[in-house]
Parts: sequence; structure tokens; C-alpha cells
Amino acid sequence: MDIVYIKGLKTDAVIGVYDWERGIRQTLVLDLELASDNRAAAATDAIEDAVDYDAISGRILAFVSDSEFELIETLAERVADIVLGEFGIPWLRLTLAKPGAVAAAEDVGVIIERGEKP
Ligand SMILES: Nc1nc2c(c(=O)[nH]1)N=C([C@H](O)[C@@H](O)CO)CN2
Repeated sequence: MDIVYIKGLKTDAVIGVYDWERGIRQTLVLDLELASDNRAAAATDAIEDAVDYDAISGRILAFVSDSEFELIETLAERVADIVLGEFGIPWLRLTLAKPGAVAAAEDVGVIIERGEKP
């Protein structure tokens, strides 16, 4: 199994459980590891045969920046659903960080793995 990855994908959204969080936008940072078989793309040298990290990044940014969930768990799950369902990715590991949420921590977040490893 090969990996195509996206690291440090940053945007902001309305996210949080507290009242004061519902009226502001906060930074979110995503890292993704996407299962792939890179040999097909390498053989043809064609983007159609590759896991297109640019297309996936754009879709995620559009979704996250429009979202208004309370929990980062919910947002992470929805992003995983989109990537698995719309891009034919069989397995992923997704890290969603909310830097600044805990003042004394560098960042906090969740890590999920979804799908089946090929
Ligand atoms: N496991 C989680 N814990 C907390 C979350 C969350 O989304 N998942 N959110 C908050 C608050 O919104 C926090 O980010 C405010 O600083 C607290 N704990």
C-alpha cells in the first residue's frame, strides 16, 4: 500500500461547544494520509490515474470553511466520509488539530482511521 499525503491543510471555521465560540472563526489544521497504489499513476504519468491531492484539498477546504459543528470529532468524521465516498479512497488516517483551543497546549485534536487498508 502506498500513501498520498496532505500535511498542514489550514483553514478556519465556526467550531466549538461554548457560546463564545459560536460567533467567531477558529483555525483548524488537517493532515491526511490516503491509501493509494501509486504504480498506475507512475506507469501512465497521468493525473487521472493518481490520487489528486489538489482536488481533495480543495474539496476539504470548501467543506470545512462552510461548516459549523460543535465537536471536532463530528467534523473529522464528515471529512472522512467525503474523502472515502467521493474520491474512491479505500482507507485514510486523518488528523484534525484545533491549535489555540487549550492555551497551555501547542495544539489539541483528533486522529481517526477509516475504511479498509487494501
Ligand atoms: N474531545 C473534544 N473535547 C473538546 C472539544 C471537542 O471538539 N472535542 N471542544 C471543546 C471546546 O470547543 C474547546 O475547543 C474550547 O477551547 C472542549 N473540549
